[in-house]
Amino acid sequence: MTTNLPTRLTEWSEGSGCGCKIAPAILDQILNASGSFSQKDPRLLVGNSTKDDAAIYQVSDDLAVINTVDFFTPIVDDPFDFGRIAAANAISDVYAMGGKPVFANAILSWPVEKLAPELAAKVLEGAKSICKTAGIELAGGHSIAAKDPIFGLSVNGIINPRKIKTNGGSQSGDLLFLTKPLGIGVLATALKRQKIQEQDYLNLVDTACRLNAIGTVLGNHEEVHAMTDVTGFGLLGHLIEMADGAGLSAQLEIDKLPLIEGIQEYINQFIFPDNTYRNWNGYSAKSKGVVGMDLVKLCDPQTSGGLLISVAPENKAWFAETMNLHNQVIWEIGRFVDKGDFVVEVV
Ligand SMILES: Nc1ncnc2c1ncn2[C@@H]1O[C@H](COP(=O)(O)OP(=O)(O)OP(=O)(O)O)[C@@H](O)[C@H]1O
Ligand SMILES: [Mg+2]
Repeated sequence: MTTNLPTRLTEWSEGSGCGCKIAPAILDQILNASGSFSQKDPRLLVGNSTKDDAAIYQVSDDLAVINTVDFFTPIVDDPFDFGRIAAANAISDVYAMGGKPVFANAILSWPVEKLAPELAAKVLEGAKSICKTAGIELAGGHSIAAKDPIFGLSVNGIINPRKIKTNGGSQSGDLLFLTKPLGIGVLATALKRQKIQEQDYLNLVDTACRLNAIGTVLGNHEEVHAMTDVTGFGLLGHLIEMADGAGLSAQLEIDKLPLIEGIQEYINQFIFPDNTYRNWNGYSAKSKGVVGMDLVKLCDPQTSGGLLISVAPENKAWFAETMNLHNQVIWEIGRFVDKGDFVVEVV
């Protein structure tokens, strides 16, 4: 290996994790210019017109298959952790639909002449360990030699078609819950800039590797009206997708937002991803009441972030009990209301 090559995985590309997703406005431009996705097959229950987490295809009255694909450049330097985070992130989109993941294929791009193949093997090992925890097989994959290291999974899941949780099913009055604290983008940037403290790195990996498996449980309950996972567009972006999808507005209680311990110190040093501003530029016109640096928390691109869950208010006690039963940490962060002048209001 020549000495002028990057030695840390996170040095290989500018973006990292879900922070390297193409900006929503540019993605729209690309998809619109490519011609319409006609999606006339009635068995395609969820396509890409509603910006949902995964596509769903009906096979029989009681069975539909879910498919999703997710891959990105390294978010951490440790290849095993990179594989784990990428796998947890990809599987999450099946959970977010209320489905049960069943098997996955790996997507691997590796600069084989410059980065040891043993490191790629570690990435796969990490992914396999998460697949094992999720109870699914890593069945195969596809690998290319290319300039950037990239890894992800295409995940297949199953669901009863009557139990699908789209991102747009919220009703006015629903309570809004989040399953993971925010700040993964801030910590990933601290790591990339070699400023992260050891304990904060452990918190980053622990948060990102936690599976959103509670989504499969919630698929069975009609008290839950909608779900999505918080990823590259930040809490604000994914909440706007939910509210827009339901024709509603949302109120977010800023003081109730859970944050990963220690992120404020990095924010104070202006350590956060460039894509935080990209997200803010895309969503500021639809939001009201965002003050000062709160935008950093609201727009922080999450990789393998938590589930946003919309629950009928009369079922609050049942929801708390169910979360308790499954040892799921949960934060109530706001509510959906009738459509107002802004899609999201911070209160
Ligand atoms: N290259 C593409 N071709 C067709 N549709 C696309 C393409 N890229 C994204 N989409 C669609 O755009 C929408 C938003 O995609 P996005 O990747 O943000 O969703 P996601 O998989 O939930 O993301 P995440 O994994 O970060 O949660 C989805 O409906 C997706 O199918
Ligand atoms: Mg998603």
